[in-house]
Amino acid sequence: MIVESETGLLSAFNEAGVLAPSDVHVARSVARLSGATVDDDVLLATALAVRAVRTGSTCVQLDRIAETVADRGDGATGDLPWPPATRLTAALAASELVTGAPSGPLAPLALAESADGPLLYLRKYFRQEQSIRRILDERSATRPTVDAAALTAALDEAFGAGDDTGYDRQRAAAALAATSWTTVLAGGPGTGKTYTVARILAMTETLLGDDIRIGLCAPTGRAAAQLQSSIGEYSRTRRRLHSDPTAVTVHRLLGSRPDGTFVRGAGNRLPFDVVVVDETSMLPVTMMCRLLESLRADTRLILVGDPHQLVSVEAGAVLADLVERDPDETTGVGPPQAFGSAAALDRADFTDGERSALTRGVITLRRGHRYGDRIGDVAEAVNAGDADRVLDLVTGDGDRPVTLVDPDDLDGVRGSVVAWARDLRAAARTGDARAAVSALRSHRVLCAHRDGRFGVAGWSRRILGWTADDGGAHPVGGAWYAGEPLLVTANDRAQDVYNGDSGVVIADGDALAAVFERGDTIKRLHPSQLADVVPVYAMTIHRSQGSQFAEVTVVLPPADAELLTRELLYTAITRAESRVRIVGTPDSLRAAVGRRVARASGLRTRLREVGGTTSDASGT
Ligand SMILES: Nc1ncnc2c1ncn2[C@@H]1O[C@H](COP(=O)(O)OP(=O)(O)OP(=O)(O)O)[C@@H](O)[C@H]1O
Repeated sequence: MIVESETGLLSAFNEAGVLAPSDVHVARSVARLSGATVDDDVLLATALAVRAVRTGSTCVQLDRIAETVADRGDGATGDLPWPPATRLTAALAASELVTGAPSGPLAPLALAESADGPLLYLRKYFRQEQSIRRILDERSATRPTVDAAALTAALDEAFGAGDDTGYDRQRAAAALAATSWTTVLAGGPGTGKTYTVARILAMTETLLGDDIRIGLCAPTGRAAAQLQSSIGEYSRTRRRLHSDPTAVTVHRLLGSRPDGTFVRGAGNRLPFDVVVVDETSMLPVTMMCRLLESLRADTRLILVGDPHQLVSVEAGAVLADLVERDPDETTGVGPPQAFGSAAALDRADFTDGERSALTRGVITLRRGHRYGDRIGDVAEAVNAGDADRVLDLVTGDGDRPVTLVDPDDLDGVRGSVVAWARDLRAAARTGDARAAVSALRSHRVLCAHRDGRFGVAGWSRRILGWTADDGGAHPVGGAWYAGEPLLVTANDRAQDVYNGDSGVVIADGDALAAVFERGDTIKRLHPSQLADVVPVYAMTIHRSQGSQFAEVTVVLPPADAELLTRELLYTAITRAESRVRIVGTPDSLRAAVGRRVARASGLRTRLREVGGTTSDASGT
């Protein structure tokens, strides 16, 4: 959309589709409120900083703006009058928006030098990053005192003898968590992150006493419910956790108020000895900052997640930043001898890079415990950006776990979808809840977009047509039928169902019920108890995060679709346990592997503020 009243540089960038009207309006009001005189270059830079946050970054990399915008496919960027980075940087360094106006200290922008060149921030995000950096540095300046023999005994108790099929990174992760104030536990799906967290909690109770307080949380209600179910199952069936922790959303843990403020913060810290955050990749920078500010210095923090997955829709990719932080730029003391002996480091298979990451509290689990290694091979090639290898793995004859399907030849996909719907109906009509949820998770179609021919809407229509031809139900007027797959679209704590949960309608005597799988149990609800549900024949890859299906069909949009990224493809592929069909052309697959979610941030390297007003902003 075009802002009619706009002229000059802003107008050109708005008309080209680089700046949205909101970027222009916010930049104008930032300039007006500060009372500063602002030239065209500075105004453009301000609008680009607003745009950066809108597109998920915390800052603009000033010497890469044109490339970043072009990478995203935003508008026609080639002919635009991009000001050179040196001119922009000089104008910003002298601008009152950065230095503060004589009339007052209000400086809505922050400019910093970094290894990635000059970075421009809206000051709020600069402060948040600085706060995260400072707290993490303070936390890594010391380590908890742990007795080596006690640690080894606690690990033996929590992990048992092991299966002796290689070095046990899960045990090493627990040893790291015992000897660090902050631990990042990374790994792909099914590498046993949750399995390890349960044992870390058991080990911590052994080391610190049964009366410790544990905070469990995740960015979404659904991820919190899943964490609760896994830890609850461990506590019920393997070893009772005396602290009996309850998982909640990060918002709830911090006591979010309706006005957007939080009960918890630097002046009112969380009471826990251990805090675990699951699915940390989805945590935006604002929440990470608030969480860190709310922790006592002697609380062990364990951040769990898969840094290759899609990130939060809000600004920031903090988990990936922490995993990829420049080792030369971080401070802190290395792991103590207790870690080395308890983790049997002398027998470890860590690379040099991984050993250096250990000193920053970062450990990555690599061995898949859930799906065939061959899906893992494709996922790894996607992460490595190796499109040739990905294409090699997914094309050609033979039984391949991941295959590329020609969009004009959908017979195989149709066969799978029809069989899925048939199994679902058969189980649902007999009222067999367990068989129905198992049929439900046997297959899922995932799309990048919600709307359009390649999106959820188009594919849902197509699938309904296929299943109707096969004798499936024609849903009439929104009435439920046995065998209908459902998707929950809003959190409902009272019923313990969350946005993104899927369930299925089954016969329940003469009536119908909706059933949902919750760990090893099944939740049964009457239709009247469910407010926000829709039928689900296909879902977006974003929504599928945290779910697993036996087979997955991934529909790729055309190669030039902005949403089509490596992270999106990786997330989609790794939803499957045994088989993936990718519907798309070799071109769209190459485009997906080649395009990364580019999120600029200053967290990976040291920063030096330029012309700023804050005394704590040196980044040292
Ligand atoms: N060391 C192990 N020995 C036996 N089974 C294991 C081990 N580690 C994990 N598993 C099993 O593998 C499966 C996947 O583990 P888990 O759910 O902890 O993985 P995850 O990394 O949390 O996956 P996701 O990110 O998809 O939630 C579970 O059934 C778990 O019990």
